[in-house]
Amino acid sequence: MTLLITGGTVIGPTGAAPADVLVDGETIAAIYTPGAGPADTETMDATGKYVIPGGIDAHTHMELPFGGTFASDTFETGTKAAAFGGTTTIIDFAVQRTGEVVQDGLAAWHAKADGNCHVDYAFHMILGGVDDDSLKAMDQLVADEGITSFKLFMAYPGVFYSNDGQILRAMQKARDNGAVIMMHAENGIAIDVLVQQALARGETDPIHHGLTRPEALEAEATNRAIMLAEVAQDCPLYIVHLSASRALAAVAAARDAGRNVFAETCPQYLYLTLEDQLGAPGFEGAKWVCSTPLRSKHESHQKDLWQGLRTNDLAVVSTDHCPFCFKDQKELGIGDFSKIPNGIGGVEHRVDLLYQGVVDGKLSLRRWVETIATTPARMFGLYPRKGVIAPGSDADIVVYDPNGRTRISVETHHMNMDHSAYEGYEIAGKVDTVISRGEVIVREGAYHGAKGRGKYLPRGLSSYLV
Ligand SMILES: NC(=O)NCCC(=O)O
Ligand SMILES: [Zn+2]
Ligand SMILES: [Zn+2]
Repeated sequence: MTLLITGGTVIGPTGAAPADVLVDGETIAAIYTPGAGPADTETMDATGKYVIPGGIDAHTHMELPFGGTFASDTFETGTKAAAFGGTTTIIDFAVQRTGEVVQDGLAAWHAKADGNCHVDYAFHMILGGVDDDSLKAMDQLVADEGITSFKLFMAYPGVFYSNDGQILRAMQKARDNGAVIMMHAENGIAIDVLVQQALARGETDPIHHGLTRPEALEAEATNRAIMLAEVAQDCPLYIVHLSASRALAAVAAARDAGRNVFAETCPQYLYLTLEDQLGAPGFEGAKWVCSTPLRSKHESHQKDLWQGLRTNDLAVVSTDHCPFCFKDQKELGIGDFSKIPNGIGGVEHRVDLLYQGVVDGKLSLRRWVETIATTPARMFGLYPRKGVIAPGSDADIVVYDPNGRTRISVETHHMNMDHSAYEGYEIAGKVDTVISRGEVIVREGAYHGAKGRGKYLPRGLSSYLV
């Protein structure tokens, strides 16, 4: 079946231009100057709208076991919510728990996802224990499983934490097999000291989650990760959920030096703050407990992050979607902020929230599309199958209406959460139509897809390295 999307403005890495897009089956067949496409095919009128590649959220945690509970979105609910928000690919984190065989952790993740997803999906692998066996497993995952990126944690001692020696060994392995090391860069050992001291002083409210994770400890860990990657002969390093100015400065300096150092930020760090959300009265702030934490509005973090997105010191915007309901899940931390499960849900809102940056004059249309789709595809070995509107690419297409409006609310979202981190936010723009591998799955707010239609995507090596 063919479909000609007419009258829209197609946005890609080279900018925005009026064009008609021909979809044939699951892929994009051709791009035409307006009006030049075939006459004998079904059409979709995109006049006055943007035609962009389907979003790629490179950082999600469906059903993650964490903090004594599980992230509340399953692959089924989370990928459907993603579709509503214009995201047609997620890259989730399969988990090797400490002591577990890496391949067993991966098999468990396939068991959760396979047959349940509404959009296409791939996996990174979290290494919860770097040892001889897991280092060997890295080679096997890269060679046979299409998993070409591994997340390590400088935070969460006793859970996912790796020490510097383990990090260095994993980086050396990645340097040899071509994988990317993704780093949760916070000094978890120092944070744990601050947490114990705060609790001993009776400081138990959610805001102390943020106050015990100062940005200096994100900057320190980011610098350390960059230096360790240098010792590992410029192992490709990708800093996840970067939240703060000095961590960004470290990434920028490494990039200026020509290093393969990259970073993502997330919408929560661009819009939400320590004071206004994490510091909400009573236990309310628990909704916004995540790590790295929200930063102070009295410092320059948000301004610097937007600037980093403009200059490509921040290459990608992911959500770090890790939702927990307030009731019974976030409530596990009443009386002790350190027991609040860490995570914010947002997989449904990333495309809209970043488009607000275009409306506000902080991002160009081209950078909007690069940060939400094209660069994640290139960074994580999905390009050009995903992330671009070009002949031969998968027909993952979002028709975006700049004249529409989106109001974010728990009343209307599709994520399995009993609250919204962005309750009441108004976006001047709206996802109109979502096409995933040639199939219209969302049209004017109605869902037409199906559970199980999403395919696992084995990934190649990054095509983003310098
Ligand atoms: N970010 C967060 O708070 N939860 C998810 C786990 C992680 O990415 O560190
Ligand atoms: Zn993390
Ligand atoms: Zn995460």
